[in-house]
Amino acid sequence: MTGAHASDPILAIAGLRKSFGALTVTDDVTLDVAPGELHAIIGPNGAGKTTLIHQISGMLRSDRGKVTFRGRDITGLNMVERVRLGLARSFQITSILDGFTVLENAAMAVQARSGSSFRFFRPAAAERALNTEAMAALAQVGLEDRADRRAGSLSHGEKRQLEIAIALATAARVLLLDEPLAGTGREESGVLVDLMRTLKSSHTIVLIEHDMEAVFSLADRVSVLVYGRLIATGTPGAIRNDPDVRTAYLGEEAA
Ligand SMILES: Nc1ncnc2c1ncn2[C@@H]1O[C@H](COP(=O)(O)OP(=O)(O)OP(=O)(O)O)[C@@H](O)[C@H]1O
Repeated sequence: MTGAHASDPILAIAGLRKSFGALTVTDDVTLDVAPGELHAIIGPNGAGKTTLIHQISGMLRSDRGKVTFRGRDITGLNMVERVRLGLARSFQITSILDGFTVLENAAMAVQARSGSSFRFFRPAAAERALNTEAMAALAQVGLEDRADRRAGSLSHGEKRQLEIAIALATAARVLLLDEPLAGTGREESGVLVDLMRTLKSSHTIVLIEHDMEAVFSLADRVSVLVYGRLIATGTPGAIRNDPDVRTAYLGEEAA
């Protein structure tokens, strides 16, 4: 995407840090995400990527640093408050409620945003308005024909699609996607990569992903996290050729 970097960031994180006991997992992480950008965060196992997403989404409180979303300091807000402002994380696969239908799972996300309650145990499917919005989110990810199926009966790849639908159902402006391709087969990951490519035109996306082929084909910019610190941010081409990145990460992958 050209020109995006010149505009004000939709999401800015500055000096974020998180420690668990003596282990500092993210350390002084600063990065900007431009409106409409797909910004990938890559790094070796245990680098702190998921922790960083938790800090951005509000699931974890940071020890230090600031998160600004659409010009507003949201550092003190919890996850539900951030979702209502339009910052949504794709929930982990385990948070899909297998016993509910695909539609009910999406409808509960609509309900979470609309603010009446965040009670996952109450089936929201009775509400027509919720269902209409939930169906729209399912249609965006190509799951509308699965709406009445139990979520537990979906294939692994379809569950990943449902996670994205759940994030979309919150009417998010920015989607935080944590390893959407993990555990998927070639065909399933192809569907998800196509889906992310489509979502790029309507959403700003922060993507954590180990699949480098997907990252380099989708991302506008890539940031590299190693031992909790960002060592580089740049275009896919610049990152691929960065000697420090190759030593710290990509070289290791190729080895
Ligand atoms: N709640 C916690 N308590 C203690 N340590 C934690 C906690 N959460 C994460 N860690 C540790 O923080 C480090 C970074 O974990 P994190 O999951 O953020 O890394 P990651 O980059 O997402 O890794 P992966 O690519 O393997 O998913 C790991 O050493 C992990 O064991």
